[in-house]
Amino acid sequence: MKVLKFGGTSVGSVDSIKTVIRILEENLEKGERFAVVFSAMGGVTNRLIEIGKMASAGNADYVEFLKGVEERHFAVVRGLIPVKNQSSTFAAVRGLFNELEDILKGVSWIKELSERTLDLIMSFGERLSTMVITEILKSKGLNAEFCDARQIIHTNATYGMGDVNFDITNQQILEYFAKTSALQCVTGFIASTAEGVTTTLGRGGSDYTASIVAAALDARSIEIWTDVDGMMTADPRKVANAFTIPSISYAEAMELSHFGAKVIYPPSLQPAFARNITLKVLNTFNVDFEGTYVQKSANGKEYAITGISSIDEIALVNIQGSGMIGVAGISGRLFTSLSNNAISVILISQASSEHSICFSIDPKNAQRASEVLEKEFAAEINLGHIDSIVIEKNLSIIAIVGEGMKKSTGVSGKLFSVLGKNGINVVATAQGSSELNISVVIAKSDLSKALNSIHGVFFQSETRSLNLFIVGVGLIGGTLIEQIRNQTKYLREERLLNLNIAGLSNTKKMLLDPDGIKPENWLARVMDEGVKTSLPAFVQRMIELNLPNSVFVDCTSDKDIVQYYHMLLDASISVVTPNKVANSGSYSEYLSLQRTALQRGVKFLYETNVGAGLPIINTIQGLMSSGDKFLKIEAILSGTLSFIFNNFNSENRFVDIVKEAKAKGFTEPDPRDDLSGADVGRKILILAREVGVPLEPEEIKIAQILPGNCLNAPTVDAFFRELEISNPYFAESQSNAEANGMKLRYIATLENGKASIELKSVDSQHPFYTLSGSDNIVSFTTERYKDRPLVIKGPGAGAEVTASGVFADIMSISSYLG
Ligand SMILES: NC(=O)c1ccc[n+]([C@@H]2O[C@H](COP(=O)([O-])OP(=O)(O)OC[C@H]3O[C@@H](n4cnc5c(N)ncnc54)[C@H](O)[C@@H]3O)[C@@H](O)[C@H]2O)c1
Ligand SMILES: N[C@@H](CCO)C(=O)O
Ligand code: NA
Repeated sequence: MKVLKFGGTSVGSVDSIKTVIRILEENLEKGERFAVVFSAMGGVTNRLIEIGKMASAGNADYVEFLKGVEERHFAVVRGLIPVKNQSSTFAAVRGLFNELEDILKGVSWIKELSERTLDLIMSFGERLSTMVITEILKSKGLNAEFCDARQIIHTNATYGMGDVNFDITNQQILEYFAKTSALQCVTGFIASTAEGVTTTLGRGGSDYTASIVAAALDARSIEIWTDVDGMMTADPRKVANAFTIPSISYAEAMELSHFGAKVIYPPSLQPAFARNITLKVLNTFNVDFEGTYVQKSANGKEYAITGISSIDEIALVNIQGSGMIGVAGISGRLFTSLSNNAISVILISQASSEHSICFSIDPKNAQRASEVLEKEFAAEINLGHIDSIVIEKNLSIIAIVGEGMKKSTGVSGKLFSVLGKNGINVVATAQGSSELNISVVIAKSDLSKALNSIHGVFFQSETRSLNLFIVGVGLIGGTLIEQIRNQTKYLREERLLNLNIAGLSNTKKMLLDPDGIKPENWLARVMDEGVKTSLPAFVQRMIELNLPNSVFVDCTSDKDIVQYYHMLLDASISVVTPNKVANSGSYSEYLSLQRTALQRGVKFLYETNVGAGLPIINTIQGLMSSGDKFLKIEAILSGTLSFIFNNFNSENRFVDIVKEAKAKGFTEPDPRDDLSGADVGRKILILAREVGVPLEPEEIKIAQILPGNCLNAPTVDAFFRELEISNPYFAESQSNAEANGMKLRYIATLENGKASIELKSVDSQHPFYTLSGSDNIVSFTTERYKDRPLVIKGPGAGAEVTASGVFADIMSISSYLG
């Protein structure tokens, strides 16, 4: 024996009822006996309540509304019963509406709508839907019978939520089903008193009917047919990656539904749970889908938690005071006074200091709660034993739920850590000793971000997303997007990571799209759909979007961008950049960015500031963290200058080599930043700061290699013309060095707290002699690397190596976020 139940949307239209009939036919073919419970057609119950209220208010428009309800049932008859059999069903529907019209006429005369009358009015919804569907089945020659639940389910006279008398009800159901072998089509939601007065079963009513019938008949299972794919790991409207939970325990279902999962209302399934009847939640609109099994204990769990639920809007009440410490009875009085005023408490938290108690309630009760408590504790407040009562609003609750928590450690650690890493402040928290649920109270504005990031870490086997916001799509930015494009498949399949480009900006247009901009067609989309570029607007929009795992990637050489880094880090958004501007301004600026990132628990990564993709900054940070001391740094830090001096010889001209370096993507947007030593100056400054030497930009001693005419040219083009003129000057230095078997090297040095940069001639014994291409080389002499310095060498400029360094920083954030 089993019991099927179809909800309002399942019986809401001709099309959906067709599917219902097919499901019933298939079940009949299988031969196992079953009963079926129907809700009213979707929306009808609410409509009937509205109609009842209109009638009692003397608003005659209810007549029209009623016609609409009648027409919906007629349409089903017309659509699903053959013409020759229609008239009797039409008559039966009309008959019920006649009865209902009389009742409503009475209501409109006496202008009063009692709970008792409202139950009667509502009962027509289930009676109509069930009767019509029974007639459809009969017209197909099936052995079906209409079963008015008022004959079998008896309650007391609490209208709106009748209390079932199980002794009588169980007996009546057994007797009723023993008398017939026909398929019983049972009206959901409704019942009657022993005297035959119509009642209803309250919230989750039709599920309750199915559960009562199944329990009485000791059924094997109940199938709840609804309009979603079973119970999901989280609300799919808020978490796009939510998926169906295949198997869940009664207790878990209970916890999840308490926090707003509307699919089933477990309290109404209690009678079935008490008899260990398995429940299946299935989708009428996706018949072949497995759905969710709800059982006494859930089958093999893949994840540490089963699901996440939330309440969008709560208010938090905090009552505190030194007079509460060690005083018995405060919480008793507190909760009794709330209960006496019908204020339901959703979550309670009290720290062991007993200095304060905080609890959350529905915000619409907040004002009343405050009045009730101020009255209850008036004496204590007067004496100063209790401070006044504080209510915070615009908060939400998230609960992670699962029996698996009992066995595994680290669940709460994971929860709080993901919240922390995403900059989400936890206002209050509660965990019961059943270890079935951990709840946190957070700002409402963080709800979606929190749900998505929590879902991401707990349901690991699903792909996680990192949301990238990239500004500056020149050489490095463009190459980065290309690299992301080529890695998308690998990262998705091997790392379960989705790099979602949620925002892009070049100098003309910007586009933010949380659903992602594909690297394949980013330019067309940004140019078509984007708006005029504005860095402040870009940053503001990013912060408003408040997406989890957001990373800002600055691939510009913009000089004014630092202020935005502050705003972003403050909003708990990580920053990755090859742009040296922020780290090479004032030392206080540098320090404050480091501190903000640390405070907010986010990352500020800039490995490519020095030596492009070479692991220079990471190496320093590793040595510093582990306690090494830097004695000396000697380095060639310009890819451009390295390339120039590796290739400049008596056979070619300086200006041509510079042009080649620019064409190869080694130079800064203005090559004078390289040739003037400014770029190297910034880099040695950054290295100095990384090793703990707090230098200011003007303290770096830079020996100029460019003559004044080149340095002062008004434009890049003019600079190249001046460089032509100065060719003999460069040729001379070069030939002097060559004549002595030496090579020219532009070397940065940090020693004894002082930094300088000079063009030096080095002989073949010098470790910097043998370089080629755009090689950078850095030599660290430290306390641990004293006799033989630690040397890092390799290409230190260029699109691919720089973009891949930026990419590596992005990946390290993804590992940090877990
Ligand atoms: N080229 C290299 O080898 C290398 C190596 C390490 C670091 N870097 C650094 O990487 C950064 C980018 O270098 P690049 O070679 O790609 O330069 P680029 O000139 O090719 O690209 C920078 C892009 O940013 C755009 N831009 C500037 N300000 C902007 C703003 N406010 N909003 C939107 N777009 C803006 C520019 O129009 C340009 O398209 C620079 O900071 C550079 O110092 C470059
Ligand atoms: N222009 C820079 C790029 C790397 O920062 C260089 O030549 O080294
Ligand atoms: Na680097």
